[in-house]
Amino acid sequence: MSASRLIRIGTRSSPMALAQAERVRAELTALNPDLTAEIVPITTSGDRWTGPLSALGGKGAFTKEVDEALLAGRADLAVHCMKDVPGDRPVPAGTVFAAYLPRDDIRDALIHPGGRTLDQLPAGTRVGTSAVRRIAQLAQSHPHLETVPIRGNANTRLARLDDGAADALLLAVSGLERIGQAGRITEILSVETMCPPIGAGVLGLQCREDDTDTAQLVAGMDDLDARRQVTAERMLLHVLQGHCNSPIAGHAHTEPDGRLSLRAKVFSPDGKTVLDAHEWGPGTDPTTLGASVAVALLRQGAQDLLNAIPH
Ligand SMILES: NCc1[nH]cc(CCC(=O)O)c1CC(=O)O
Repeated sequence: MSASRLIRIGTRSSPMALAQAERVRAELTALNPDLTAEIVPITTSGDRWTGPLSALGGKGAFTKEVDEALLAGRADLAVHCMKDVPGDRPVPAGTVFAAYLPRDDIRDALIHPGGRTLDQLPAGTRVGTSAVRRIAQLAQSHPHLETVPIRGNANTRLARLDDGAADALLLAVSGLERIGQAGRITEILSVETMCPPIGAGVLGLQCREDDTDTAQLVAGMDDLDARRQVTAERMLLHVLQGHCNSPIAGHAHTEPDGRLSLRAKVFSPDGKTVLDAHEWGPGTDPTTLGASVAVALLRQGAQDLLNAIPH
């Protein structure tokens, strides 16, 4: 690669996405001092739309325009929250995830201005979230709490909490840390209480398949554990044909002996039915593990639950 190479990093234009892109830009230029990297902010339909994501065709709403900029040559590298990359369709033809950064915290956090924990919230407390995964689990574990739909980026949601649109919020720890708002966290919820979404906490670096220069440039940032975990989780999502409105949760982690653990759940929207599967497999074969856990959930009746949810 020529020493004066410019890398254009495409990203959503939310504060969290821009902070993520800046982290990649800083790491890339630290690893390659002669490299110039600039950020190309792209507003997506998911950022503009304030209604339910399902009306936009799901999570592709947060990635479509960034993918288009990559393929059109207006950007060389796209930074995505893997949690936001649709699991019911392949990555856009002609692109590849060349690196996954080391996984950040996968847990969800409660933000309550009065400092109460989830168990201390009185009946009728309005918890702001639009995520079916969070709504279903809250309905199961804390049926006395209400949920109110709140969309928008993390900063917008915090502002709406401050304006009284809800009494409390559920947001990802990793997202709050990235925007410098971890100080707002009242309680970090265990994965037992609130199982995370597929791909939580992982940033994926996507480039054009034929752009070997850029792929080689970011290869050194790839974290093998994160790659294996995301691969297992996304294989599960693919087999289940999960989409943004699917009440699916799950997380893989790497055991000290190198084996991969994958636990995943599928919920009825009211949280009254919870399917749960947990298996281990060799870290070198994450796709088989992902498929096996998905089949275990299908054998418990996951397809009926998922078919009941509109895309
Ligand atoms: N579209 C929302 C979104 N996408 C990724 C994250 C969290 C960061 C991550 O999981 O990488 C968030 C915010 C949230 O769920 O609170």
